[in-house]
Amino acid sequence: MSHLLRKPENNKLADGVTLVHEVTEKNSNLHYVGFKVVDLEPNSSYNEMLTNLELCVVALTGKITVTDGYQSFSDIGTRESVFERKPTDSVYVSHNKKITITANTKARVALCFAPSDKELPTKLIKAADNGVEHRGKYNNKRQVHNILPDSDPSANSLLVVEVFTETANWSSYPPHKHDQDNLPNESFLEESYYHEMDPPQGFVFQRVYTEDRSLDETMAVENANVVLVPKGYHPVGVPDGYASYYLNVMAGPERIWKFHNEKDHEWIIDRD
Ligand SMILES: O=C(O)C[C@@H](O)[C@H](O)C(=O)CO
Repeated sequence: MSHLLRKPENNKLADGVTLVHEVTEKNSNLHYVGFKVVDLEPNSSYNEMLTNLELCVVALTGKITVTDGYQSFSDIGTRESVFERKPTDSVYVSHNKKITITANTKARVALCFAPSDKELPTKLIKAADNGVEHRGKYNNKRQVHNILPDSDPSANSLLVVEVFTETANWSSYPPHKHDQDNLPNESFLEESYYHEMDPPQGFVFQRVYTEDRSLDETMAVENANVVLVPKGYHPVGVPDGYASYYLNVMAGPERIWKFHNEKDHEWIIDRD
């Protein structure tokens, strides 16, 4: 299996608390992006001490209450399945805080981390605050929910976005990359993909490859898998009959999403 593909670990931490994924600097080749997925049964809680990291808590499914010790956001989250295709609520928390997430219903929660050295206010990012975009045409159609885009100064380095790709369509396509710290032309951002499929027995294909092909991995990605993109192009292809959801976390030295399309495939965008 590719070193970029992570299957659910399903590590039971306590009664009602399961760590589905844990991507950290220690167990991956990522230095900016950290990512966890936690499943919570009703009334169970998960704690996290944020030392040098900022965090965006995304209520993927179910209802949760998030507190940073000072402020509390109760009963947030808007959906029972990500495939309801509506935005959800999230909470941004700066470093040096201890957060507690308590489930009001059965819930799946994503924790998106990035390095931080400037304290910023804790903030509820309401579903209604997500910028919703419809991108692409022909078989390149996807719906994007911008949770923490680079136009929103609420975070130090975190960028968070969720993407729905229709059946038999492609996204993160034409292939683009952001692996050069060379602004204003391109930014360096690592990225993680947390994938789900509808119906859940589906799979998608994701290729991660660099310009010189020294990295070139094509992965069959199943429900609840995570793909790590330390660098390179990272397109996703969705087979007929299945819809795709993914949550992206990006972070790097500068909080700007400036990508470079692979020249050979840029014509895809320019079709009438
Ligand atoms: O528009 C899309 O297809 C989504 C991608 O932009 C995705 O969020 C990504 O690859 C970000 O670099």
